[in-house]
Amino acid sequence: MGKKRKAAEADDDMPAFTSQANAPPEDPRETAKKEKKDKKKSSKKRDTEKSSKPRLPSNHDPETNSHAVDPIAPKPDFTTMNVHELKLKPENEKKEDKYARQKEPRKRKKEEKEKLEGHKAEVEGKEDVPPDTKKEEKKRKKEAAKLAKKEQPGLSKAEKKILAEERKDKKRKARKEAKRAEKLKAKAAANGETEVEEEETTTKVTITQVEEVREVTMGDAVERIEVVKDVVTVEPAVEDKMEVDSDGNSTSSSDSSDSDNEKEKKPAPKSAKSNGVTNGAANGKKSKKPVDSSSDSSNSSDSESEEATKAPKVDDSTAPTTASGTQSPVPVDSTVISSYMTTHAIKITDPKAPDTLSADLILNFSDLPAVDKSHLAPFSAYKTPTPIQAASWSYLLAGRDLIGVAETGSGKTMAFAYPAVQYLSKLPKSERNPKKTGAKVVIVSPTRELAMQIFEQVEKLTIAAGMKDAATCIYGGVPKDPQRDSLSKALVIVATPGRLNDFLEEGSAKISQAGYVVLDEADRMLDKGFEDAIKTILGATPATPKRQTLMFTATWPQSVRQLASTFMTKPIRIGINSPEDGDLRANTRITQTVEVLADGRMKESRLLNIINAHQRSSPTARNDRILVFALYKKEAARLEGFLRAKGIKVGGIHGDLNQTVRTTTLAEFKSGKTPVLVATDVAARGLDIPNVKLVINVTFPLTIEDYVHRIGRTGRAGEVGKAMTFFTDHDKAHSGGLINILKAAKQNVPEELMKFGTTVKKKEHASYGAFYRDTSDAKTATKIKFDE
Ligand SMILES: Nc1ncnc2c1ncn2[C@@H]1O[C@H](COP(=O)(O)OP(=O)(O)OP(=O)(O)O)[C@@H](O)[C@H]1O
Repeated sequence: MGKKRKAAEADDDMPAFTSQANAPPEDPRETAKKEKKDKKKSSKKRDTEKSSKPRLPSNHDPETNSHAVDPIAPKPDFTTMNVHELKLKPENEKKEDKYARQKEPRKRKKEEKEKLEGHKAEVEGKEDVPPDTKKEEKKRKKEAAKLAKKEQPGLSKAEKKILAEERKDKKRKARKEAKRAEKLKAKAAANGETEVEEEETTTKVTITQVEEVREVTMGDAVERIEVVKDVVTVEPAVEDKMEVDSDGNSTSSSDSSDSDNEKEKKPAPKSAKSNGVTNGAANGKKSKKPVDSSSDSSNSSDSESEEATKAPKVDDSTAPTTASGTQSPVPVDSTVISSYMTTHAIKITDPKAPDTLSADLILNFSDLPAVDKSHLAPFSAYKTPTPIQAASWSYLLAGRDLIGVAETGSGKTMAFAYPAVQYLSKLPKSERNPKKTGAKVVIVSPTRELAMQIFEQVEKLTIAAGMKDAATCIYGGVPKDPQRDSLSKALVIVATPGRLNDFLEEGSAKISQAGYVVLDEADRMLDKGFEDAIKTILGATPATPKRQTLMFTATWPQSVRQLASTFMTKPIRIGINSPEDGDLRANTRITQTVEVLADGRMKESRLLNIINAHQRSSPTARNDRILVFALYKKEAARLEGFLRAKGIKVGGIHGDLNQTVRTTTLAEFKSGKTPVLVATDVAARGLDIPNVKLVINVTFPLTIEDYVHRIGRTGRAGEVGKAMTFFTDHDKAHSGGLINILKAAKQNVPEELMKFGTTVKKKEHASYGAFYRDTSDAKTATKIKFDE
C-alpha cells in the first residue's frame, strides 16, 4: 500500500520502483569489472571466430581454382596479409618469398606491439618512445633513481664514503652533546651553579626540541629516529618539513606531490585538546603541514602553483593546526570548542581516530582556509558559521568522506558547497579544463527545485572564486539541448538523478574524473526508487578513495546506513543534535501542533479557518508564506481550487504540472505574489523559502522522515516557525513515530494521539531489512471507534 502511494506521487525524476527486493547490493566496481570481462571474452570469441575462417588474398576468385598460380599475377603482398593467409603456402613459391612469408607474422606482431605501446603511451600522457630507445631510457631512469636515492648525484665512491663518515660523525657528536647537556643540567641543578647558565640555556633549547621530537617519534619507524638526530645536528627547521600521516608514519613533504595518493596522505583530524584529550599528541603523533593551497603549491610543478601561492599564508609559528591539517589563523581555545560542542550537541565520530573526544571547529569565517579571501564573499551576509558548517569544513577541506546530519534549515548546502569550490580552486589548471577532464564536482538532489536552489548557492561561490559559468544545473522536465551544451563547459554538475543518468547514457556527461561527489538529502537518494540511479552515477565517478563522497541530510535512518557505507571510505560522521540510533529530531524552533480529526471530511474547512486566522492575526501576517502539504497530486489540485474559490491567493506545485508552471509558481510564492502554496512532497525536502511562517499538513506523509522535512520548510536559519498537522485514523501507523518526535522537541502530545498507540515500525529498506523498536513508554495500542 505504502509503495503504491509513493509511486503514485513519484517525482518525474524518480526512477520507477524495481522488484529487487532482498537482492544483495551490487558493488558498482564489481559490476563494471564483470562487464569489462564479458566484453573482453566476447571480443576474443569474435576474433577467434574471424581468424578460424582463413581469409584469402583479395584477388582470390572463388569461382575459379583459387590456388592456381597465375604467372603474370603480381607477387603477393605479405605485408597486407593476415597470419592465416600467410600460412597458406602458395605453390611454386620461391625461396626468398618463402622466407619473407615466414618472417612476416613476427614482423607484423612486432609492429602491432609497437603501435599498441605508442597508443598506450598516448592515453597515459607519456611520450611515445621507440622500443629500442626505451631500454636505454629505463636504464637511465634506474641509474638516476639510484643516484637520487643517495642524494649525491655525480659523486665518486670515495667522496660518498667521506660524506657518509661525516654524517655518522655528526650524529655521534650530537648524541654526545645531548648527553653532556643533560649531565650539565643535572650538575647545575644539584650544585646551584650559575656559570653554566648561558650554555645551559642554549642547550636547553636544543634539548627541548629533542624531547619534542622524541615524543613525536615514539614507535618503531627508523626514519623518525633520524629526524630527531637531524633536529639537533642540522637545523630545527627540518622538523617542520616532516609530515606524519594518520598512521603515524612520517613522510617528507616532497612526497606529497604524488597526486594519486594525495587523499590517502591527508591527515586524520587532530583535536584541539578539548577535554584534555588529543588524538595526535596522545599517540605521540605530530600534526601534518596544512593541506591548503600554499603547501600544495610548493610541491606542484604545474603553473597553477603560482596562483595557489597567492593565497594568504598563515603564520606557521602561531597558527593551530585544525582537524584537517589546515591551519586556522586564530588559536581556538579548547574550552571554547568543548562548550560549543556541548551547546550545539555536536557529535563527531571518526573511524580513523576513534579515541578523539573533540575536534577542531571553524567558528569564524575569518578562520576559514581559502585559496583567496575573496572566495569568502558569499558569507558576508552571515555572522558566523552554523554548527554543521563549523564542524564539517575542516574535514571536508582535508578530503575526508563525511556524513553530515543536521536539522532542516541549518546551512548544510554551504557546508558541502564551500569545500567543493575550494577543491576546484586548488586543482592544477590542467585539471580544470572541462572539455578534457569533464566535471570535477557532482552534486545530486532528489527534486528539480532543490537542484536549482543548490545551483544558485554554488554559483555564488564559483563566481566569488573567479570561476563564472563553472557550474550547471541538470534536471528533468525541460529541453535537453541547452543542458547538453552547458555540460561541455561545466566543472560542477548539480543534477537530479534521472536526467543525469540520461546524459551519462548518451555520453554527454563526463564524470569519470569527478573527485568530489555529494548526495544531498542522502537518505532519500539511497532509498528504493533512487538507489539504482545513484549506483549508476557513483559507478561512473572514480572509485573510492580517489573520490571524496559526502552525504548530507536532516534524517538518517538505520535502513540506509549500510548501503551508504558501501560508497564511502571511513567517513567522518557529524551529527548536530542527532542521536546515533537514528531516532529522528525535528527542528526545535518549530512549534508543532497535531489536530486529531474524527472525520477526514473536516480537513478542508479546518484548513480554511487556520489560513484565515493566521492572515488576520497581525497587519503583516497577510504577507507570511503558508505552505500546505497534500499527499496526492489530485488532492493538491483540489485543495488549490478550493482555497482559490474561497478568495485565497494560492498556487500549486506537484508532479502533474509542467516544469515551467512549477518554476513560475514557486517564484511567485517566494516573491509573495501568492502567499499560499499547496504542494505534494516534491516541495518537502530542501526548499529554502524565506518567510514561510506556517506549514500545514493536510494529509500525513508516507514516512515520518518526510514529516520532519515538510515541517522543516519553516523555522529556517535560526528563525521560528509553526507547523499544524491533521491526523486521522488512516495515519495511525505513524502515531508512535510522531509522538517520539513531539516528545524529543518538547512539544505537546495530544491525548487523542496517544490513543493510537506508540509502537514504531522503523523504516525498511528493501535490500537491507527492517529495524523495529518500541518507544520506551509504549502503551498497548487501543483500538478507537469513531462515531459514524
Ligand atoms: N552561516 C550562516 N548563517 C546564517 N544563515 C545561513 C548560514 N549558512 C546558510 N544560511 C542560510 O540558511 C538557510 C538554510 O540553509 P540550507 O538551505 O543550506 O539548509 P539545509 O540545512 O540544507 O536545510 P534542509 O535540511 O531543509 O535542506 C539558507 O537561507 C541559507 O542562506
